Amino acid sequence: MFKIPEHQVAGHKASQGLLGPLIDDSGHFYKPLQSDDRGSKEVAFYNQLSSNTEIPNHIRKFFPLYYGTQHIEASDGSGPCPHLVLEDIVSSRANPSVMDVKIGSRTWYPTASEDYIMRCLKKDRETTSLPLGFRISGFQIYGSEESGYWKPEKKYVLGFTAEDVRVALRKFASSNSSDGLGSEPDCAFAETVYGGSNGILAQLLKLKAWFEDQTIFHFYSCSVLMMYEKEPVLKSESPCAVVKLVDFAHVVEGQGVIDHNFLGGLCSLIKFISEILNNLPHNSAEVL
Ligand SMILES: O=P(O)(O)O[C@@H]1[C@@H](OP(=O)(O)O)[C@H](OP(=O)(O)O)[C@H](O)[C@H](OP(=O)(O)O)[C@H]1OP(=O)(O)O
Ligand SMILES: Nc1ncnc2c1ncn2[C@@H]1O[C@H](COP(=O)(O)OP(=O)(O)O)[C@@H](O)[C@H]1O
Repeated sequence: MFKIPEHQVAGHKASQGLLGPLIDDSGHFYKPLQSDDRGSKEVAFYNQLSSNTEIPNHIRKFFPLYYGTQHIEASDGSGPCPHLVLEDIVSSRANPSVMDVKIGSRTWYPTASEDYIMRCLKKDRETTSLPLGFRISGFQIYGSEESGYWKPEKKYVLGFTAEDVRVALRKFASSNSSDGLGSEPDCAFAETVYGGSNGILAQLLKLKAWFEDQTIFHFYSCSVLMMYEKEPVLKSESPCAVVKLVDFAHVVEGQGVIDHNFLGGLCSLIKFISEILNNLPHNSAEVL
Protein backbone atom coordinates (compact mmCIF):
# COMPACT_ATOMS: atom_id res chain seq x y z
CA MET A 1 0.00 0.00 0.00
CA PHE A 2 1.64 3.24 -1.16
CA LYS A 3 1.10 6.58 0.59
CA ILE A 4 2.12 10.19 0.10
CA PRO A 5 4.95 10.95 2.59
CA GLU A 6 3.56 13.40 5.13
CA HIS A 7 7.02 14.51 6.33
CA GLN A 8 8.44 15.55 2.95
CA VAL A 9 9.69 19.13 3.27
CA ALA A 10 10.94 20.05 -0.23
CA GLY A 11 11.14 18.91 -3.84
CA HIS A 12 8.41 17.62 -6.15
CA LYS A 13 5.40 16.43 -4.15
CA ALA A 14 2.80 13.80 -4.94
CA SER A 15 -0.14 15.74 -3.53
CA GLN A 16 -2.87 17.18 -5.80
CA GLY A 17 -2.42 14.48 -8.44
CA LEU A 18 1.15 15.44 -9.28
CA LEU A 19 4.11 13.15 -9.81
CA GLY A 20 6.08 12.77 -6.60
CA PRO A 21 7.52 10.28 -4.15
CA LEU A 22 5.52 7.62 -2.32
CA ILE A 23 6.26 5.51 0.75
CA ASP A 24 5.17 2.10 1.97
CA ASP A 25 4.74 0.62 5.46
CA SER A 26 8.02 -1.24 5.39
CA GLY A 27 10.33 1.78 5.40
CA HIS A 28 10.84 2.40 1.69
CA PHE A 29 10.80 5.75 -0.10
CA TYR A 30 9.90 5.51 -3.81
CA LYS A 31 11.18 8.44 -5.84
CA PRO A 32 9.87 8.51 -9.44
CA LEU A 33 12.59 8.67 -12.06
CA GLN A 34 12.36 12.23 -13.28
CA SER A 35 12.01 13.23 -16.91
CA ASP A 36 14.89 13.95 -19.31
CA ASP A 37 18.06 12.36 -17.99
CA ARG A 38 17.63 13.33 -14.31
CA GLY A 39 16.14 10.02 -13.23
CA SER A 40 18.73 7.93 -15.05
CA LYS A 41 21.53 10.13 -13.66
CA GLU A 42 20.29 9.56 -10.12
CA VAL A 43 20.11 5.78 -10.72
CA ALA A 44 23.64 5.87 -12.16
CA PHE A 45 24.85 7.75 -9.09
CA TYR A 46 23.37 5.21 -6.65
CA ASN A 47 24.85 2.34 -8.68
CA GLN A 48 28.26 3.99 -8.65
CA LEU A 49 27.97 4.67 -4.93
CA SER A 50 27.13 1.00 -4.29
CA SER A 51 30.08 -0.30 -6.31
CA ASN A 52 32.76 2.27 -5.47
CA THR A 53 35.12 0.77 -2.92
CA GLU A 54 36.90 4.08 -2.22
CA ILE A 55 34.00 5.45 -0.20
CA PRO A 56 34.56 4.76 3.49
CA ASN A 57 31.77 3.15 5.51
CA HIS A 58 31.48 6.10 7.89
CA ILE A 59 30.64 8.24 4.81
CA ARG A 60 28.22 5.72 3.25
CA LYS A 61 26.06 6.20 6.34
CA PHE A 62 25.21 9.69 5.09
CA PHE A 63 23.38 8.27 2.06
CA PRO A 64 19.96 6.57 2.16
CA LEU A 65 20.21 2.83 1.52
CA TYR A 66 19.46 2.00 -2.12
CA TYR A 67 17.40 -1.03 -3.18
CA GLY A 68 17.44 -0.58 -6.97
CA THR A 69 14.47 0.51 -9.07
CA GLN A 70 10.93 -0.78 -9.28
CA HIS A 71 7.88 -0.07 -11.46
CA ILE A 72 4.97 1.06 -9.31
CA GLU A 73 1.78 3.05 -10.03
CA ALA A 74 2.80 6.70 -10.33
CA SER A 75 1.18 9.17 -7.94
CA ASP A 76 -0.22 11.26 -10.82
CA GLY A 77 -2.30 8.38 -12.15
CA SER A 78 -0.21 8.00 -15.31
CA GLY A 79 0.27 4.26 -14.73
CA PRO A 80 3.27 2.14 -13.78
CA CYS A 81 6.51 4.10 -13.80
CA PRO A 82 10.07 3.33 -12.62
CA HIS A 83 10.95 4.56 -9.13
CA LEU A 84 14.16 4.57 -7.15
CA VAL A 85 13.61 2.43 -4.07
CA LEU A 86 15.37 4.09 -1.15
CA GLU A 87 15.46 3.72 2.60
CA ASP A 88 12.79 6.00 4.07
CA ILE A 89 15.00 8.03 6.38
CA VAL A 90 12.15 9.96 8.02
CA SER A 91 8.87 8.08 8.44
CA SER A 92 9.99 5.70 11.16
CA ARG A 93 10.62 8.69 13.43
CA ALA A 94 7.94 9.99 15.78
CA ASN A 95 7.05 13.64 15.12
CA PRO A 96 10.24 14.36 13.19
CA SER A 97 11.61 17.87 12.83
CA VAL A 98 13.21 17.98 9.38
CA MET A 99 15.13 20.60 7.42
CA ASP A 100 16.30 20.39 3.80
CA VAL A 101 19.35 22.60 3.10
CA LYS A 102 20.44 22.79 -0.53
CA ILE A 103 24.21 23.09 -0.55
CA GLY A 104 26.34 25.16 -2.93
CA SER A 105 26.27 28.76 -4.11
CA ARG A 106 25.82 27.33 -7.60
CA THR A 107 23.11 24.74 -8.23
CA TRP A 108 23.74 24.19 -11.95
CA TYR A 109 26.16 21.62 -13.31
CA PRO A 110 28.72 22.58 -15.99
CA THR A 111 27.17 20.75 -18.95
CA ALA A 112 23.60 21.95 -18.34
CA SER A 113 21.69 23.79 -21.08
CA GLU A 114 21.84 27.58 -21.20
CA ASP A 115 18.14 27.72 -20.33
CA TYR A 116 18.59 25.48 -17.26
CA ILE A 117 21.63 27.47 -16.09
CA MET A 118 19.69 30.74 -16.34
CA ARG A 119 16.81 29.27 -14.31
CA CYS A 120 19.14 28.02 -11.58
CA LEU A 121 21.18 31.21 -11.56
CA LYS A 122 18.02 33.25 -11.04
CA LYS A 123 17.04 31.09 -8.05
CA ASP A 124 20.58 31.15 -6.65
CA ARG A 125 20.60 34.96 -6.87
CA GLU A 126 17.12 35.41 -5.43
CA THR A 127 17.78 33.10 -2.46
CA THR A 128 20.66 32.88 0.00
CA SER A 129 22.54 30.37 -2.20
CA LEU A 130 24.81 33.00 -3.71
CA PRO A 131 25.66 34.99 -0.57
CA LEU A 132 25.70 32.09 1.93
CA GLY A 133 26.60 29.06 -0.19
CA PHE A 134 23.38 27.31 0.81
CA ARG A 135 19.65 27.87 1.01
CA ILE A 136 16.94 26.34 3.14
CA SER A 137 14.58 24.56 0.71
CA GLY A 138 11.96 23.61 3.27
CA PHE A 139 11.41 22.42 6.82
CA GLN A 140 8.99 21.28 9.46
CA ILE A 141 9.55 21.78 13.19
CA TYR A 142 7.47 19.84 15.70
CA GLY A 143 6.12 21.89 18.59
CA SER A 144 3.70 19.82 20.64
CA GLU A 145 0.53 17.75 20.32
CA GLU A 146 -1.50 20.96 20.49
CA SER A 147 0.58 23.16 18.17
CA GLY A 148 1.69 20.40 15.76
CA TYR A 149 4.28 21.38 13.14
CA TRP A 150 5.52 24.70 11.88
CA LYS A 151 5.83 23.88 8.17
CA PRO A 152 5.91 27.10 6.14
CA GLU A 153 5.20 27.23 2.42
CA LYS A 154 8.01 26.84 -0.09
CA LYS A 155 7.61 30.40 -1.43
CA TYR A 156 8.03 31.88 2.05
CA VAL A 157 11.13 29.80 2.83
CA LEU A 158 12.79 30.60 -0.51
CA GLY A 159 12.35 34.30 0.34
CA PHE A 160 14.52 34.01 3.47
CA THR A 161 17.29 36.58 3.96
CA ALA A 162 20.59 35.61 5.59
CA GLU A 163 19.19 36.84 8.92
CA ASP A 164 16.03 34.73 8.46
CA VAL A 165 18.24 31.69 7.84
CA ARG A 166 20.14 32.42 11.06
CA VAL A 167 16.88 32.61 13.02
CA ALA A 168 15.36 29.52 11.29
CA LEU A 169 18.43 27.43 12.18
CA ARG A 170 18.07 28.55 15.80
CA LYS A 171 14.31 27.91 15.74
CA PHE A 172 14.98 24.41 14.41
CA ALA A 173 16.47 23.57 17.80
CA SER A 174 14.06 25.59 19.94
CA SER A 175 11.00 24.74 22.00
CA ASN A 176 9.17 27.91 20.87
CA SER A 177 9.11 27.24 17.13
CA SER A 178 5.35 27.27 16.58
CA ASP A 179 5.17 31.07 16.57
CA GLY A 180 7.35 31.31 13.46
CA LEU A 181 10.30 33.63 12.93
CA GLY A 182 8.60 36.36 14.94
CA SER A 183 9.83 35.55 18.44
CA GLU A 184 13.34 35.08 19.82
CA PRO A 185 14.33 31.37 19.56
CA ASP A 186 15.07 29.82 22.97
CA CYS A 187 17.55 27.28 21.49
CA ALA A 188 16.41 24.85 24.20
CA PHE A 189 17.51 21.77 22.21
CA ALA A 190 20.58 23.24 20.48
CA GLU A 191 23.13 21.55 22.70
CA THR A 192 21.58 18.10 22.16
CA VAL A 193 20.57 18.49 18.51
CA TYR A 194 23.54 20.46 17.15
CA GLY A 195 26.20 19.82 19.80
CA GLY A 196 27.91 16.82 21.36
CA SER A 197 29.92 14.02 19.83
CA ASN A 198 26.91 12.66 17.87
CA GLY A 199 25.12 15.91 17.14
CA ILE A 200 24.54 17.57 13.78
CA LEU A 201 27.70 19.69 13.95
CA ALA A 202 29.92 16.64 14.59
CA GLN A 203 28.27 14.82 11.66
CA LEU A 204 28.70 17.80 9.34
CA LEU A 205 32.38 18.03 10.32
CA LYS A 206 32.84 14.35 9.37
CA LEU A 207 31.27 15.07 5.98
CA LYS A 208 33.48 18.14 5.57
CA ALA A 209 36.62 16.09 6.19
CA TRP A 210 35.59 13.77 3.34
CA PHE A 211 34.76 16.65 1.01
CA GLU A 212 38.19 18.19 1.66
CA ASP A 213 39.66 15.09 0.08
CA GLN A 214 37.20 13.35 -2.25
CA THR A 215 37.43 14.09 -5.97
CA ILE A 216 35.10 11.32 -7.18
CA PHE A 217 31.84 13.29 -7.35
CA HIS A 218 30.63 16.88 -7.63
CA PHE A 219 27.24 17.24 -5.95
CA TYR A 220 25.26 20.03 -7.63
CA SER A 221 21.85 20.87 -6.19
CA CYS A 222 22.19 18.19 -3.51
CA SER A 223 20.72 18.69 -0.04
CA VAL A 224 21.74 18.03 3.51
CA LEU A 225 18.69 16.72 5.36
CA MET A 226 18.86 17.34 9.12
CA MET A 227 16.33 15.69 11.40
CA TYR A 228 15.61 14.85 15.00
CA GLU A 229 12.84 13.60 17.25
CA LYS A 230 11.82 15.55 20.32
CA GLU A 231 11.30 12.66 22.75
CA PRO A 232 14.90 11.36 22.64
CA VAL A 233 16.12 14.97 22.81
CA LEU A 234 14.15 15.60 25.98
CA LYS A 235 15.63 12.42 27.49
CA SER A 236 19.10 13.32 26.10
CA GLU A 237 19.25 9.94 24.37
CA SER A 238 21.94 9.51 21.78
CA PRO A 239 21.95 9.67 18.79
CA CYS A 240 18.91 11.83 18.48
CA ALA A 241 19.82 13.89 15.45
CA VAL A 242 20.69 12.62 12.00
CA VAL A 243 22.28 14.15 8.91
CA LYS A 244 21.70 12.58 5.46
CA LEU A 245 22.40 13.64 1.91
CA VAL A 246 19.56 13.53 -0.65
CA ASP A 247 18.93 14.37 -4.32
CA PHE A 248 21.63 13.20 -6.69
CA ALA A 249 20.00 14.04 -10.02
CA HIS A 250 22.79 16.49 -10.82
CA VAL A 251 25.89 14.71 -9.56
CA VAL A 252 28.77 14.74 -12.05
CA GLU A 253 32.23 13.19 -12.07
CA GLY A 254 34.81 15.04 -9.99
CA GLN A 255 37.67 14.41 -12.43
CA GLY A 256 40.34 14.70 -9.76
CA VAL A 257 39.18 18.11 -8.48
CA ILE A 258 37.61 18.72 -5.07
CA ASP A 259 33.96 19.82 -4.99
CA HIS A 260 34.72 23.36 -3.84
CA ASN A 261 31.11 24.43 -4.53
CA PHE A 262 29.68 21.87 -2.08
CA LEU A 263 32.60 22.19 0.35
CA GLY A 264 32.22 25.98 0.54
CA GLY A 265 28.50 25.73 1.23
CA LEU A 266 29.04 23.04 3.84
CA CYS A 267 31.66 25.18 5.62
CA SER A 268 29.22 28.08 5.62
CA LEU A 269 26.43 25.95 7.14
CA ILE A 270 28.92 24.63 9.73
CA LYS A 271 29.83 28.20 10.65
CA PHE A 272 26.16 29.15 11.18
CA ILE A 273 25.59 26.12 13.43
CA SER A 274 28.86 26.65 15.34
CA GLU A 275 27.81 30.22 16.06
CA ILE A 276 24.51 29.03 17.50
CA LEU A 277 26.39 26.72 19.87
CA ASN A 278 28.98 29.36 20.75
CA ASN A 279 26.28 31.86 21.62
CA LEU A 280 24.23 29.70 23.97
CA PRO A 281 23.85 31.66 27.23
CA HIS A 282 25.49 29.05 29.48
CA ASN A 283 28.18 27.99 27.01
CA SER A 284 31.51 29.67 27.66
CA ALA A 285 33.65 27.15 25.75
CA GLU A 286 34.20 27.91 22.06
CA VAL A 287 32.97 25.11 19.77
CA LEU A 288 35.20 25.88 16.79
O1 LIG B 1 10.55 23.74 -10.38
P1 LIG B 1 11.02 24.41 -9.15
O2 LIG B 1 11.26 25.87 -9.31
O3 LIG B 1 10.21 24.07 -7.96
O4 LIG B 1 12.50 23.86 -8.90
C1 LIG B 1 12.82 22.62 -8.28
C2 LIG B 1 13.60 22.91 -7.04
O5 LIG B 1 12.86 23.68 -6.17
P2 LIG B 1 13.42 25.06 -5.58
O6 LIG B 1 12.56 26.08 -6.22
O7 LIG B 1 14.86 25.22 -5.93
O8 LIG B 1 13.20 24.86 -4.15
C3 LIG B 1 13.96 21.60 -6.37
O9 LIG B 1 14.69 21.91 -5.21
P3 LIG B 1 14.37 21.25 -3.77
O10 LIG B 1 14.48 19.77 -3.95
O11 LIG B 1 13.01 21.74 -3.41
O12 LIG B 1 15.45 21.80 -2.90
C4 LIG B 1 14.85 20.78 -7.28
O13 LIG B 1 16.07 21.46 -7.49
C5 LIG B 1 14.17 20.55 -8.61
O14 LIG B 1 15.12 20.06 -9.52
P4 LIG B 1 15.64 18.56 -9.53
O15 LIG B 1 14.44 17.71 -9.33
O16 LIG B 1 16.62 18.46 -8.41
O17 LIG B 1 16.23 18.44 -10.87
C6 LIG B 1 13.64 21.83 -9.23
O18 LIG B 1 12.80 21.41 -10.29
P5 LIG B 1 12.97 21.84 -11.78
O19 LIG B 1 12.44 23.22 -11.92
O20 LIG B 1 14.44 21.79 -12.09
O21 LIG B 1 12.17 20.81 -12.48
N1 LIG C 1 15.22 8.68 1.28
C1 LIG C 1 14.34 9.57 1.74
N2 LIG C 1 13.58 9.27 2.84
C2 LIG C 1 12.69 10.15 3.32
N3 LIG C 1 12.46 11.36 2.78
C3 LIG C 1 13.17 11.71 1.70
C4 LIG C 1 14.14 10.84 1.12
N4 LIG C 1 14.68 11.46 0.06
C5 LIG C 1 14.08 12.65 -0.04
N5 LIG C 1 13.16 12.81 0.95
C6 LIG C 1 12.25 13.96 1.13
O1 LIG C 1 11.89 14.45 -0.14
C7 LIG C 1 12.35 15.79 -0.31
C8 LIG C 1 12.78 16.01 -1.75
O2 LIG C 1 13.75 15.05 -2.12
P1 LIG C 1 14.63 15.26 -3.41
O3 LIG C 1 15.39 14.02 -3.64
O4 LIG C 1 15.40 16.53 -3.25
O5 LIG C 1 13.52 15.46 -4.55
P2 LIG C 1 13.49 16.42 -5.84
O6 LIG C 1 14.45 15.80 -6.81
O7 LIG C 1 12.06 16.36 -6.24
O8 LIG C 1 13.93 17.78 -5.41
C9 LIG C 1 13.42 16.00 0.75
O9 LIG C 1 13.48 17.34 1.15
C10 LIG C 1 12.90 15.11 1.86
O10 LIG C 1 11.89 15.78 2.61
